[in-house]
Amino acid sequence: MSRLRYSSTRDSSLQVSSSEAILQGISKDGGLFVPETIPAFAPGELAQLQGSSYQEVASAVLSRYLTDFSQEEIDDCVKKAYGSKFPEGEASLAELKDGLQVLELWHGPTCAFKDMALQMLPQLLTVANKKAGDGKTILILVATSGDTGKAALEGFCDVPGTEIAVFYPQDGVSHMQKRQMVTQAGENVHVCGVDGNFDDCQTGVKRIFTDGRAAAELAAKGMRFSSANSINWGRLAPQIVYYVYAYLEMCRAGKVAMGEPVNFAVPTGNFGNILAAYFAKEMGVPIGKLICASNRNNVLTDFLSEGRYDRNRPFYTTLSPSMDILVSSNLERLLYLLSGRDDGLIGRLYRDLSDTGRFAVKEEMLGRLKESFAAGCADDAETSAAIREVYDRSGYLCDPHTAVAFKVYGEYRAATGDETPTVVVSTASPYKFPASVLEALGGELPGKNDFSILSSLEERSGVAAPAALKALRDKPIRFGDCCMPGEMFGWVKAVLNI
Ligand SMILES: N[C@@H](CCOP(=O)(O)O)C(=O)O
Repeated sequence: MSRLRYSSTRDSSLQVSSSEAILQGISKDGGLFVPETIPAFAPGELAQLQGSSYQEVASAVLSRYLTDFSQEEIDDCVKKAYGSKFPEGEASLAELKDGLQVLELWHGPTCAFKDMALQMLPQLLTVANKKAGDGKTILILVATSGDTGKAALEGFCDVPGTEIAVFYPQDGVSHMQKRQMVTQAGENVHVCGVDGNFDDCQTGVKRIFTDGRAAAELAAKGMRFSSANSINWGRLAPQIVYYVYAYLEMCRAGKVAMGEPVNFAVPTGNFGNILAAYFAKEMGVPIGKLICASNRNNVLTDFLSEGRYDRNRPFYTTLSPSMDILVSSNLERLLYLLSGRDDGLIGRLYRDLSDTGRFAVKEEMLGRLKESFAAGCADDAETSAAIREVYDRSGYLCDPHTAVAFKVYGEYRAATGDETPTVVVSTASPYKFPASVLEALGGELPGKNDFSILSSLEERSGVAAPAALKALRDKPIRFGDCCMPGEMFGWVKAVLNI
Protein backbone atom coordinates (compact mmCIF):
# COMPACT_ATOMS: atom_id res chain seq x y z
CA MET A 1 0.00 0.00 0.00
CA SER A 2 1.42 3.41 -0.93
CA ARG A 3 2.02 5.79 1.93
CA LEU A 4 -0.67 8.40 2.50
CA ARG A 5 0.57 11.98 2.89
CA TYR A 6 -1.23 14.66 4.88
CA SER A 7 -1.49 18.25 3.59
CA SER A 8 -2.16 21.47 5.43
CA THR A 9 -5.55 23.01 4.67
CA ARG A 10 -3.84 26.38 4.15
CA ASP A 11 -0.94 25.21 1.99
CA SER A 12 -1.38 21.89 0.21
CA SER A 13 2.33 21.76 -0.58
CA LEU A 14 3.08 21.41 3.13
CA GLN A 15 2.95 17.64 3.40
CA VAL A 16 3.84 15.20 6.16
CA SER A 17 3.42 11.50 6.97
CA SER A 18 0.68 10.30 9.32
CA SER A 19 3.08 9.97 12.24
CA GLU A 20 4.43 13.49 11.65
CA ALA A 21 0.85 14.84 11.43
CA ILE A 22 0.08 13.25 14.80
CA LEU A 23 3.31 14.49 16.36
CA GLN A 24 2.86 18.08 15.15
CA GLY A 25 -0.87 18.21 15.97
CA ILE A 26 -1.40 21.30 13.83
CA SER A 27 0.50 22.50 10.78
CA LYS A 28 3.04 25.29 11.28
CA ASP A 29 0.98 27.63 9.05
CA GLY A 30 -2.03 27.27 11.35
CA GLY A 31 -3.80 24.86 8.96
CA LEU A 32 -5.05 21.39 9.83
CA PHE A 33 -3.69 18.18 8.34
CA VAL A 34 -5.96 16.28 5.94
CA PRO A 35 -5.13 12.98 4.18
CA GLU A 36 -4.41 13.53 0.49
CA THR A 37 -7.03 10.92 -0.40
CA ILE A 38 -9.76 9.28 1.63
CA PRO A 39 -9.16 5.52 1.65
CA ALA A 40 -12.43 3.93 0.57
CA PHE A 41 -13.53 0.38 1.33
CA ALA A 42 -13.32 -1.81 -1.77
CA PRO A 43 -16.60 -3.51 -2.79
CA GLY A 44 -17.41 -6.22 -0.26
CA GLU A 45 -14.83 -5.09 2.32
CA LEU A 46 -17.38 -3.44 4.58
CA ALA A 47 -19.62 -6.53 4.46
CA GLN A 48 -16.63 -8.67 5.43
CA LEU A 49 -16.20 -6.59 8.58
CA GLN A 50 -19.75 -7.30 9.75
CA GLY A 51 -19.72 -9.11 13.10
CA SER A 52 -16.16 -7.92 13.86
CA SER A 53 -15.25 -6.70 17.32
CA TYR A 54 -14.70 -2.99 17.94
CA GLN A 55 -10.98 -3.62 18.11
CA GLU A 56 -10.96 -5.43 14.76
CA VAL A 57 -12.86 -2.57 13.12
CA ALA A 58 -10.46 -0.07 14.71
CA SER A 59 -7.45 -1.90 13.29
CA ALA A 60 -9.06 -2.11 9.84
CA VAL A 61 -9.93 1.61 9.75
CA LEU A 62 -6.75 2.98 11.28
CA SER A 63 -4.43 0.93 9.10
CA ARG A 64 -5.96 2.63 6.05
CA TYR A 65 -5.04 6.08 7.36
CA LEU A 66 -1.85 5.56 9.39
CA THR A 67 0.21 4.12 6.60
CA ASP A 68 3.62 4.65 8.13
CA PHE A 69 2.58 2.55 11.14
CA SER A 70 3.01 -1.21 10.71
CA GLN A 71 -0.04 -3.43 11.17
CA GLU A 72 1.61 -4.83 14.32
CA GLU A 73 2.04 -1.31 15.72
CA ILE A 74 -1.59 -0.46 15.03
CA ASP A 75 -2.88 -3.71 16.51
CA ASP A 76 -0.77 -3.15 19.60
CA CYS A 77 -2.07 0.44 20.02
CA VAL A 78 -5.65 -0.83 19.61
CA LYS A 79 -5.12 -3.55 22.20
CA LYS A 80 -3.70 -1.10 24.74
CA ALA A 81 -6.38 1.55 24.13
CA TYR A 82 -9.54 -0.54 24.26
CA GLY A 83 -10.73 -3.77 25.89
CA SER A 84 -10.09 -3.55 29.62
CA LYS A 85 -10.50 0.25 29.64
CA PHE A 86 -14.09 -0.21 28.45
CA PRO A 87 -15.48 -3.05 30.60
CA GLU A 88 -19.05 -2.48 29.34
CA GLY A 89 -17.93 -2.52 25.68
CA GLU A 90 -16.41 0.31 23.66
CA ALA A 91 -19.54 1.47 21.84
CA SER A 92 -23.06 0.16 22.07
CA LEU A 93 -26.41 0.82 20.48
CA ALA A 94 -29.41 1.28 22.76
CA GLU A 95 -32.85 1.07 21.16
CA LEU A 96 -35.60 3.33 22.43
CA LYS A 97 -39.20 2.20 22.49
CA ASP A 98 -39.96 4.01 19.23
CA GLY A 99 -37.09 2.22 17.47
CA LEU A 100 -34.69 5.17 17.50
CA GLN A 101 -31.11 4.02 18.05
CA VAL A 102 -28.72 5.71 20.46
CA LEU A 103 -24.97 5.18 20.06
CA GLU A 104 -23.54 5.30 23.58
CA LEU A 105 -19.93 6.36 23.47
CA TRP A 106 -19.40 7.15 27.13
CA HIS A 107 -18.54 3.84 28.76
CA GLY A 108 -14.84 4.67 28.96
CA PRO A 109 -12.87 5.85 31.99
CA THR A 110 -14.06 9.50 31.94
CA CYS A 111 -17.69 8.91 30.91
CA ALA A 112 -17.55 10.92 27.66
CA PHE A 113 -17.09 10.02 23.99
CA LYS A 114 -13.66 11.64 24.03
CA ASP A 115 -12.29 8.45 25.61
CA MET A 116 -12.85 6.66 22.30
CA ALA A 117 -9.98 8.66 20.81
CA LEU A 118 -8.06 9.80 23.86
CA GLN A 119 -7.30 6.29 25.04
CA MET A 120 -5.82 5.74 21.57
CA LEU A 121 -3.95 9.01 20.91
CA PRO A 122 -1.27 8.47 23.62
CA GLN A 123 -0.50 5.07 22.07
CA LEU A 124 -0.21 6.57 18.58
CA LEU A 125 1.89 9.51 19.78
CA THR A 126 4.28 7.23 21.63
CA VAL A 127 4.88 5.18 18.47
CA ALA A 128 5.15 8.34 16.33
CA ASN A 129 7.69 9.83 18.74
CA LYS A 130 9.83 6.68 18.52
CA LYS A 131 9.72 6.97 14.72
CA ALA A 132 10.92 10.59 14.97
CA GLY A 133 13.82 9.17 16.96
CA ASP A 134 14.99 12.46 18.49
CA GLY A 135 14.06 11.55 22.07
CA LYS A 136 12.11 14.78 22.63
CA THR A 137 9.52 15.05 25.39
CA ILE A 138 6.09 15.90 23.99
CA LEU A 139 4.20 18.73 25.65
CA ILE A 140 0.51 18.27 24.95
CA LEU A 141 -1.53 21.46 25.14
CA VAL A 142 -5.29 21.07 25.39
CA ALA A 143 -8.18 23.52 25.30
CA THR A 144 -11.38 22.10 26.70
CA SER A 145 -14.99 23.08 27.15
CA GLY A 146 -15.37 20.21 29.58
CA ASP A 147 -14.93 16.70 28.22
CA THR A 148 -11.70 16.67 26.19
CA GLY A 149 -9.67 17.95 29.15
CA LYS A 150 -10.43 15.10 31.51
CA ALA A 151 -10.22 12.45 28.79
CA ALA A 152 -6.82 13.78 27.68
CA LEU A 153 -5.54 13.92 31.27
CA GLU A 154 -6.64 10.34 31.84
CA GLY A 155 -5.16 9.13 28.55
CA PHE A 156 -1.79 10.82 29.02
CA CYS A 157 -1.49 10.36 32.80
CA ASP A 158 2.11 9.24 33.48
CA VAL A 159 2.72 8.27 29.85
CA PRO A 160 6.55 8.28 29.58
CA GLY A 161 7.99 11.08 27.45
CA THR A 162 4.93 13.34 27.78
CA GLU A 163 3.71 16.33 29.78
CA ILE A 164 0.16 17.57 29.46
CA ALA A 165 -1.34 20.99 30.22
CA VAL A 166 -5.11 21.51 30.05
CA PHE A 167 -6.86 24.89 29.90
CA TYR A 168 -10.57 25.18 30.65
CA PRO A 169 -12.89 28.21 30.88
CA GLN A 170 -12.97 28.94 34.60
CA ASP A 171 -16.75 29.40 34.72
CA GLY A 172 -17.69 27.46 31.60
CA VAL A 173 -17.75 23.76 32.51
CA SER A 174 -20.06 21.70 34.75
CA HIS A 175 -19.10 21.13 38.39
CA MET A 176 -18.52 17.47 37.74
CA GLN A 177 -16.37 18.16 34.66
CA LYS A 178 -14.26 20.60 36.67
CA ARG A 179 -13.94 18.19 39.55
CA GLN A 180 -12.80 15.44 37.19
CA MET A 181 -9.97 17.68 35.96
CA VAL A 182 -8.79 19.33 39.17
CA THR A 183 -8.52 16.00 40.99
CA GLN A 184 -6.51 14.29 38.23
CA ALA A 185 -3.65 12.16 39.51
CA GLY A 186 -0.28 11.84 37.73
CA GLU A 187 3.17 13.38 37.77
CA ASN A 188 3.02 14.82 34.24
CA VAL A 189 -0.43 16.52 34.37
CA HIS A 190 -1.14 20.24 34.75
CA VAL A 191 -4.54 21.98 34.80
CA CYS A 192 -5.40 25.68 34.68
CA GLY A 193 -8.63 27.65 34.49
CA VAL A 194 -8.74 30.57 32.07
CA ASP A 195 -10.57 33.83 32.69
CA GLY A 196 -12.46 33.59 29.41
CA ASN A 197 -14.53 31.19 27.34
CA PHE A 198 -13.56 28.06 25.37
CA ASP A 199 -12.75 30.08 22.25
CA ASP A 200 -10.23 32.09 24.29
CA CYS A 201 -8.65 28.84 25.49
CA GLN A 202 -8.51 27.35 21.99
CA THR A 203 -7.20 30.53 20.36
CA GLY A 204 -4.55 30.78 23.07
CA VAL A 205 -3.41 27.21 22.51
CA LYS A 206 -3.32 27.60 18.70
CA ARG A 207 -1.33 30.82 19.09
CA ILE A 208 1.29 29.00 21.15
CA PHE A 209 1.50 26.17 18.59
CA THR A 210 2.17 28.55 15.73
CA ASP A 211 4.57 30.82 17.61
CA GLY A 212 8.05 29.97 16.32
CA ARG A 213 9.71 31.47 19.41
CA ALA A 214 7.68 29.28 21.76
CA ALA A 215 8.65 26.20 19.71
CA ALA A 216 12.31 27.26 19.83
CA GLU A 217 12.19 27.76 23.60
CA LEU A 218 10.75 24.30 23.97
CA ALA A 219 13.24 22.73 21.55
CA ALA A 220 16.08 24.20 23.60
CA LYS A 221 14.76 22.14 26.52
CA GLY A 222 14.45 18.95 24.45
CA MET A 223 10.68 19.28 24.06
CA ARG A 224 8.10 19.69 21.29
CA PHE A 225 4.42 20.62 21.26
CA SER A 226 1.51 18.49 20.23
CA SER A 227 -2.25 18.65 20.66
CA ALA A 228 -4.89 16.32 22.08
CA ASN A 229 -7.76 18.31 20.59
CA SER A 230 -9.49 17.20 17.43
CA ILE A 231 -7.28 19.54 15.40
CA ASN A 232 -4.84 16.61 15.72
CA TRP A 233 -5.44 13.94 13.08
CA GLY A 234 -4.57 11.34 15.72
CA ARG A 235 -7.74 12.40 17.57
CA LEU A 236 -9.97 12.37 14.53
CA ALA A 237 -8.97 9.06 12.93
CA PRO A 238 -10.05 6.94 15.95
CA GLN A 239 -13.40 8.74 15.91
CA ILE A 240 -14.11 7.49 12.37
CA VAL A 241 -14.02 3.96 13.77
CA TYR A 242 -17.20 4.20 15.80
CA TYR A 243 -19.26 5.34 12.82
CA VAL A 244 -18.08 2.35 10.80
CA TYR A 245 -18.74 0.08 13.79
CA ALA A 246 -22.19 1.59 14.44
CA TYR A 247 -23.20 1.02 10.83
CA LEU A 248 -22.02 -2.59 10.99
CA GLU A 249 -23.93 -3.06 14.24
CA MET A 250 -27.08 -1.66 12.63
CA CYS A 251 -26.67 -4.30 9.91
CA ARG A 252 -25.87 -7.10 12.36
CA ALA A 253 -28.98 -6.23 14.38
CA GLY A 254 -31.09 -6.30 11.23
CA LYS A 255 -32.05 -2.62 11.48
CA VAL A 256 -30.81 -2.03 7.94
CA ALA A 257 -29.56 -4.30 5.18
CA MET A 258 -25.93 -3.81 4.13
CA GLY A 259 -25.90 -0.92 1.68
CA GLU A 260 -29.00 0.83 3.03
CA PRO A 261 -28.37 4.28 4.46
CA VAL A 262 -28.33 5.35 8.10
CA ASN A 263 -28.50 8.95 9.35
CA PHE A 264 -26.54 10.17 12.36
CA ALA A 265 -27.62 13.05 14.61
CA VAL A 266 -24.52 14.44 16.31
CA PRO A 267 -24.23 16.94 19.18
CA THR A 268 -21.65 19.32 17.75
CA GLY A 269 -19.15 21.82 19.13
CA ASN A 270 -15.67 21.76 17.61
CA PHE A 271 -17.03 19.79 14.59
CA GLY A 272 -14.61 16.87 15.08
CA ASN A 273 -17.23 14.27 15.93
CA ILE A 274 -19.50 14.98 12.96
CA LEU A 275 -16.51 15.37 10.64
CA ALA A 276 -15.39 11.86 11.61
CA ALA A 277 -18.82 10.68 10.43
CA TYR A 278 -18.27 12.51 7.13
CA PHE A 279 -14.96 10.68 6.66
CA ALA A 280 -16.75 7.37 7.31
CA LYS A 281 -19.31 8.33 4.65
CA GLU A 282 -16.57 9.22 2.19
CA MET A 283 -14.92 5.86 2.90
CA GLY A 284 -18.06 4.23 1.55
CA VAL A 285 -20.13 3.63 4.66
CA PRO A 286 -23.77 4.13 3.55
CA ILE A 287 -24.54 7.22 5.58
CA GLY A 288 -27.45 9.44 4.57
CA LYS A 289 -27.73 12.78 6.35
CA LEU A 290 -25.45 14.03 9.09
CA ILE A 291 -27.63 16.11 11.39
CA CYS A 292 -25.54 18.75 13.12
CA ALA A 293 -27.08 19.63 16.49
CA SER A 294 -26.04 22.83 18.26
CA ASN A 295 -27.10 24.55 21.44
CA ARG A 296 -27.85 28.28 21.72
CA ASN A 297 -24.33 28.96 20.38
CA ASN A 298 -25.81 28.17 16.99
CA VAL A 299 -23.11 29.49 14.68
CA LEU A 300 -23.05 26.17 12.77
CA THR A 301 -26.83 26.06 12.34
CA ASP A 302 -26.70 29.45 10.65
CA PHE A 303 -23.67 28.52 8.56
CA LEU A 304 -25.10 25.24 7.32
CA SER A 305 -28.38 26.98 6.48
CA GLU A 306 -27.12 30.20 4.90
CA GLY A 307 -23.43 29.77 4.12
CA ARG A 308 -22.38 32.67 6.35
CA TYR A 309 -20.14 31.92 9.33
CA ASP A 310 -20.28 34.73 11.88
CA ARG A 311 -18.83 34.48 15.34
CA ASN A 312 -19.74 38.10 16.14
CA ARG A 313 -22.58 37.19 18.45
CA PRO A 314 -23.05 36.69 22.18
CA PHE A 315 -21.29 33.68 23.67
CA TYR A 316 -23.78 31.80 25.87
CA THR A 317 -22.97 29.57 28.81
CA THR A 318 -25.50 26.75 28.45
CA LEU A 319 -26.62 23.46 30.00
CA SER A 320 -24.49 21.70 27.36
CA PRO A 321 -21.11 23.36 28.07
CA SER A 322 -19.01 21.07 25.89
CA MET A 323 -20.77 22.63 22.89
CA ASP A 324 -20.29 26.23 24.02
CA ILE A 325 -18.06 27.09 21.08
CA LEU A 326 -18.22 29.76 18.39
CA VAL A 327 -15.10 28.79 16.42
CA SER A 328 -15.56 25.18 15.36
CA SER A 329 -12.07 24.17 14.28
CA ASN A 330 -12.79 21.12 12.16
CA LEU A 331 -15.11 22.93 9.80
CA GLU A 332 -11.88 24.05 8.13
CA ARG A 333 -11.11 20.46 7.12
CA LEU A 334 -14.58 20.00 5.64
CA LEU A 335 -14.39 23.21 3.62
CA TYR A 336 -10.96 22.19 2.33
CA LEU A 337 -12.36 18.87 1.12
CA LEU A 338 -15.53 20.33 -0.38
CA SER A 339 -13.63 23.08 -2.20
CA GLY A 340 -11.53 20.50 -4.03
CA ARG A 341 -8.60 21.16 -1.65
CA ASP A 342 -8.44 24.86 -2.52
CA ASP A 343 -5.82 25.94 0.01
CA GLY A 344 -5.90 29.54 -1.29
CA LEU A 345 -9.63 29.78 -0.57
CA ILE A 346 -9.25 28.25 2.89
CA GLY A 347 -6.36 30.59 3.72
CA ARG A 348 -8.55 33.56 2.71
CA LEU A 349 -11.63 32.36 4.63
CA TYR A 350 -9.66 31.79 7.81
CA ARG A 351 -7.81 35.10 7.51
CA ASP A 352 -11.25 36.71 7.24
CA LEU A 353 -12.40 34.80 10.30
CA SER A 354 -9.39 35.94 12.28
CA ASP A 355 -9.59 39.58 11.06
CA THR A 356 -13.35 40.15 11.05
CA GLY A 357 -14.87 37.17 12.86
CA ARG A 358 -16.83 36.10 9.78
CA PHE A 359 -16.66 34.58 6.31
CA ALA A 360 -19.12 33.50 3.65
CA VAL A 361 -19.03 30.67 1.12
CA LYS A 362 -20.54 30.63 -2.38
CA GLU A 363 -23.92 29.06 -3.22
CA GLU A 364 -22.18 26.14 -4.89
CA MET A 365 -20.30 25.28 -1.70
CA LEU A 366 -23.47 25.71 0.36
CA GLY A 367 -25.20 23.27 -1.98
CA ARG A 368 -22.45 20.70 -1.40
CA LEU A 369 -22.67 21.18 2.35
CA LYS A 370 -26.43 20.62 2.23
CA GLU A 371 -26.02 17.38 0.29
CA SER A 372 -24.52 15.76 3.38
CA PHE A 373 -25.52 17.95 6.33
CA ALA A 374 -28.68 19.22 7.97
CA ALA A 375 -28.57 21.46 11.03
CA GLY A 376 -30.64 22.70 13.92
CA CYS A 377 -30.31 24.00 17.45
CA ALA A 378 -31.92 23.86 20.88
CA ASP A 379 -31.85 26.42 23.66
CA ASP A 380 -31.68 25.45 27.34
CA ALA A 381 -35.46 25.25 27.81
CA GLU A 382 -35.73 22.98 24.77
CA THR A 383 -32.81 20.90 26.01
CA SER A 384 -34.46 20.33 29.41
CA ALA A 385 -37.75 19.54 27.72
CA ALA A 386 -36.00 16.97 25.52
CA ILE A 387 -34.34 15.27 28.53
CA ARG A 388 -37.76 14.99 30.16
CA GLU A 389 -39.58 13.95 27.02
CA VAL A 390 -37.11 11.18 26.13
CA TYR A 391 -37.23 9.91 29.72
CA ASP A 392 -41.03 9.95 29.93
CA ARG A 393 -41.42 8.37 26.52
CA SER A 394 -38.89 5.56 26.86
CA GLY A 395 -37.28 5.59 30.32
CA TYR A 396 -33.98 6.60 28.71
CA LEU A 397 -31.85 9.00 30.71
CA CYS A 398 -29.73 11.25 28.53
CA ASP A 399 -27.30 14.08 29.15
CA PRO A 400 -27.96 17.64 27.91
CA HIS A 401 -25.72 17.31 24.82
CA THR A 402 -27.47 14.17 23.67
CA ALA A 403 -30.80 15.86 24.43
CA VAL A 404 -29.90 18.63 21.98
CA ALA A 405 -29.40 15.97 19.31
CA PHE A 406 -32.76 14.32 20.13
CA LYS A 407 -34.54 17.63 19.82
CA VAL A 408 -32.85 18.64 16.57
CA TYR A 409 -33.42 15.21 15.04
CA GLY A 410 -37.13 15.32 15.97
CA GLU A 411 -37.49 18.65 14.19
CA TYR A 412 -35.49 17.46 11.18
CA ARG A 413 -37.68 14.38 10.79
CA ALA A 414 -40.90 16.35 11.14
CA ALA A 415 -39.75 18.99 8.65
CA THR A 416 -38.38 16.65 6.00
CA GLY A 417 -40.37 13.44 6.43
CA ASP A 418 -37.03 11.60 6.20
CA GLU A 419 -37.72 8.15 7.68
CA THR A 420 -34.19 6.81 7.14
CA PRO A 421 -33.13 4.72 10.17
CA THR A 422 -31.29 7.15 12.42
CA VAL A 423 -28.71 6.90 15.17
CA VAL A 424 -28.52 9.64 17.81
CA VAL A 425 -24.93 9.91 18.99
CA SER A 426 -24.79 10.05 22.78
CA THR A 427 -21.67 11.83 23.88
CA ALA A 428 -21.63 11.82 27.68
CA SER A 429 -23.06 10.16 30.75
CA PRO A 430 -26.01 12.10 32.20
CA TYR A 431 -24.17 11.97 35.53
CA LYS A 432 -21.58 14.45 34.31
CA PHE A 433 -24.42 17.00 34.49
CA PRO A 434 -26.55 15.71 37.38
CA ALA A 435 -28.07 19.04 38.43
CA SER A 436 -29.30 19.92 34.93
CA VAL A 437 -30.69 16.44 34.36
CA LEU A 438 -32.39 16.18 37.75
CA GLU A 439 -34.04 19.58 37.29
CA ALA A 440 -35.12 18.64 33.78
CA LEU A 441 -36.90 15.60 35.22
CA GLY A 442 -38.73 17.91 37.62
CA GLY A 443 -36.67 16.88 40.66
CA GLU A 444 -35.69 19.30 43.43
CA LEU A 445 -32.00 19.86 44.02
CA PRO A 446 -31.13 18.63 47.54
CA GLY A 447 -28.80 21.58 48.15
CA LYS A 448 -25.58 22.37 46.32
CA ASN A 449 -23.48 19.29 46.99
CA ASP A 450 -22.76 17.60 43.65
CA PHE A 451 -22.75 14.12 45.14
CA SER A 452 -26.08 14.54 46.95
CA ILE A 453 -27.51 15.71 43.62
CA LEU A 454 -26.02 12.66 41.93
CA SER A 455 -27.66 10.37 44.53
CA SER A 456 -31.00 12.12 44.09
CA LEU A 457 -30.80 11.59 40.35
CA GLU A 458 -30.04 7.90 40.88
CA GLU A 459 -33.08 7.59 43.15
CA ARG A 460 -35.36 9.45 40.81
CA SER A 461 -34.27 7.73 37.59
CA GLY A 462 -33.37 4.26 38.85
CA VAL A 463 -30.24 4.46 36.67
CA ALA A 464 -26.94 3.87 38.49
CA ALA A 465 -24.22 6.54 38.22
CA PRO A 466 -20.78 5.47 36.94
CA ALA A 467 -18.42 4.46 39.76
CA ALA A 468 -15.69 6.75 38.36
CA LEU A 469 -17.88 9.81 38.98
CA LYS A 470 -18.97 8.72 42.45
CA ALA A 471 -15.32 8.15 43.38
CA LEU A 472 -14.51 11.83 42.74
CA ARG A 473 -16.05 12.67 46.11
CA ASP A 474 -13.01 11.32 47.94
CA LYS A 475 -10.29 12.61 45.64
CA PRO A 476 -8.20 15.57 46.78
CA ILE A 477 -8.29 18.78 44.71
CA ARG A 478 -4.82 19.22 43.16
CA PHE A 479 -5.20 22.21 40.84
CA GLY A 480 -6.61 25.68 41.46
CA ASP A 481 -4.68 28.03 39.16
CA CYS A 482 -6.39 30.50 36.85
CA CYS A 483 -4.77 32.78 34.25
CA MET A 484 -5.75 35.32 31.61
CA PRO A 485 -5.81 34.10 27.96
CA GLY A 486 -2.62 36.05 27.21
CA GLU A 487 -0.77 34.38 30.10
CA MET A 488 -1.19 30.76 29.04
CA PHE A 489 2.32 30.09 27.74
CA GLY A 490 3.83 31.92 30.71
CA TRP A 491 1.86 29.65 33.01
CA VAL A 492 3.05 26.55 31.14
CA LYS A 493 6.66 27.67 31.42
CA ALA A 494 6.26 28.35 35.12
CA VAL A 495 4.76 24.97 36.00
CA LEU A 496 7.26 23.09 33.84
CA ASN A 497 10.16 25.18 35.00
CA ILE A 498 11.22 26.01 31.44
N1 LIG B 1 -16.17 19.80 23.25
C1 LIG B 1 -14.80 19.82 23.56
C2 LIG B 1 -14.10 21.04 23.05
C3 LIG B 1 -12.83 20.65 22.39
O1 LIG B 1 -13.14 19.84 21.30
P1 LIG B 1 -12.12 18.84 20.63
O2 LIG B 1 -12.98 17.83 19.97
O3 LIG B 1 -11.34 19.62 19.68
O4 LIG B 1 -11.24 18.28 21.67
C4 LIG B 1 -14.53 19.58 25.04
O5 LIG B 1 -15.39 18.99 25.68
O6 LIG B 1 -13.51 19.96 25.54
